[in-house]
Amino acid sequence: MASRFELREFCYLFSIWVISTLVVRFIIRIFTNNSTKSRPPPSPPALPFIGHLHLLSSTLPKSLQTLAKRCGPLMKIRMGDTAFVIVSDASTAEKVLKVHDVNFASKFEPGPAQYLVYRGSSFVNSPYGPYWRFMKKLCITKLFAGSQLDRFTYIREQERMKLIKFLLQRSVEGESCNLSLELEALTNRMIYRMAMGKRCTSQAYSDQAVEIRRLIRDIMECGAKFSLIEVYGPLKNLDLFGNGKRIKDAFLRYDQKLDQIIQEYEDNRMNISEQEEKDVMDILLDTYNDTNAEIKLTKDHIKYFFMEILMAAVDTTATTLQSAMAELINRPQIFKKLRKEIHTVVGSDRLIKESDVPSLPYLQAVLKETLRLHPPGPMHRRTCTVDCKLNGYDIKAGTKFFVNVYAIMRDPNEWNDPDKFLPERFLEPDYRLIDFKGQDFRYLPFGSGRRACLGSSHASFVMHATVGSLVQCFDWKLKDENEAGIDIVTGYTGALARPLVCYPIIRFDPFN
Ligand code: HEM
Repeated sequence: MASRFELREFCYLFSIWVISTLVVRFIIRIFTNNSTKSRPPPSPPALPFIGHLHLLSSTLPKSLQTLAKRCGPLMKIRMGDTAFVIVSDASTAEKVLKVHDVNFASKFEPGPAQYLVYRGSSFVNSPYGPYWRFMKKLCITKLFAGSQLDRFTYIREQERMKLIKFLLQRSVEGESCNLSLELEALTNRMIYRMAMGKRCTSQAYSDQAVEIRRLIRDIMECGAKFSLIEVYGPLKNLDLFGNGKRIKDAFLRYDQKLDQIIQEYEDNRMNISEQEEKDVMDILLDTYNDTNAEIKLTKDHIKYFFMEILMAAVDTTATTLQSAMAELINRPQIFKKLRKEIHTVVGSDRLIKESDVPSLPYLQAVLKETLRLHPPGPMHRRTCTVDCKLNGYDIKAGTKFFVNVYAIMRDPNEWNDPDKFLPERFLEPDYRLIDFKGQDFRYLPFGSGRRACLGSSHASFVMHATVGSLVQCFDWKLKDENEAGIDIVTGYTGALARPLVCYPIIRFDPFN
C-alpha cells in the first residue's frame, strides 16, 4: 500500500516539476527574447545589393513621403549598403529634434565623401563636438548670426537698391530679365561682401563674388551628377563615370582661388587699424593666428567654412525668393492683396524697409507658405550617437537619419489642402504664432534644435524686404505666357524647374 502511495506521490510531484520547469523556461524565453531581439523600424521589401534604391526617384523627399504612407512615420530604408531611418511626421520629429536633441546633434556628409578635398574640416556636416561648438559660438558672437546681423544691414540695403535700380532700367528699356539669375546674384553678393568683401573696391568685390560663385557652382553641379547608386550603391568607390575626378578637380580650382585670397588678406593685415570694421575672413584669420584660441583652426577649416556658408546661404535664399515670386506671379489675387497691404502700411512715397516687416502680416504669411511648400532644404540629416528607442523601435548608435520636412509640412493630418498655396492659413488662430524658430514641429523650413539654421534671421530680412520691394515696385509679365515653373527638380534641394524670365513693368519708382 505504502509503496503504491509513494509512487503516486512521486508521479504527482514529478509532473509538477516538469510543468513548472516548462512554464519557467517559457517565461524566461519570452523575457530573453524581448531583451535581446531588437525591433527595427518597419521597411518595405528590399532587393539584394541595392536595397530600396529602385523605389526612390530623383525627387527623393517626395518618393520617401510616398513610402512613409505605407510604412509609417518612422521607417528604415536601405540605399545600397547604407541604412537610413526616415522621420515623416511632426511628433516623431519633435522626439528627434527636441526630446533627444543632444543624442541626435551630429550630422553626416550627404554626398560622395570619399572625394572631399577638405575631409574632416566640415562645420555644417560635422559631428557634434568641440570644433562645431567653437565655430557655432564664433558665428553667433562675431560672424553673422545673433547680434552680429545689424553689422551688415547696410550691405543688405545697398544690394537690394542695386537690384531695384537694375530692374527699373530693364523696364525703361522694355527688356525682359532672368529674375532667377538676378536673385541668385543678389544673395551671392550679399553673403560674399559679409564674408570677404571688405577689402575690395565695389567692382573688385563684384567680380570676385562672380568668380567664387562660378567655382562653387561647378562643385555643386559635379555633386548633382552623382546618382544615388554611385554615392551609396554598388558603384561606390568605382568612379565609373568620372564624376569623382571632376568634383576633385573643381575642389582644387576653388582651393587655389581661396589660397590667393587668403594670401592677399595676410599681405594686408599690417595695414588694418584696430578700429576698422572686420569681415568674416579677417576674424577667421585672427582666430587662425591666435595661439591661445580654444581650437587650432587650419587653413582647410577656413576654406571649407567659406564654401559651406556660401552653399548654405546663397542657393537656399535665392531659391526661396524665386519660389515666392513664381507663386505670386501665378496668383494675381494674392499678389494684389500683398501689394495693398504694403501700400497701406508703407505708403506711396518710399521703398519698404526691413523694419516695416513686423507690421506686414500678409507678407510674412506669403513667405511662410512659400517655405512650407518649397523648403530649399527638404531633408534634415542627423546621426544618432547612442542606442535608443523611438516610437517603440530600437535604434542603434551610429544610425543615419533623415527628417523629411517636405513630408511633414505637407502632412494632411496637420494641414488642410496641404498641396495648395494658401498664405491665409498662417493668419488663422492655430497657425498664426508659427515662426522660423523651429518650436512648432509641423513647420521646420530652418530645422530645429542645436543644429538648426544659423542664418535664418539674415535670410528672413533678405526674403521679406526683397519680395516686398519687387511687389511694391513692379508688375510682372512672364516672357513665356505659361505658368511660372515651380516644380522641384533636383533630388536633394528644391530648385525651380525653369528660370523665371519676365518683364518688370514699373508701378513705383522709389528713386524718382
Ligand atoms: C531661406 C534660406 C535658408 C533656409 C531655408 C535654410 C535652411 C537650413 C536648414 C534646413 C538647415 C539644416 C537644419 C537642420 O538640420 O536642422 C540649415 C543649416 C545651416 N544654415 Fe541655413 N538656411 C537658409 C539660409 C541660410 C543663410 C543665409 C545662412 C548664413 C548666413 C545659413 C547658414 C546655415 C548654417 C551655418 C547651417 C548649419 C548649422 C549647423 O549645422 O550647426 N543658412 N539651414
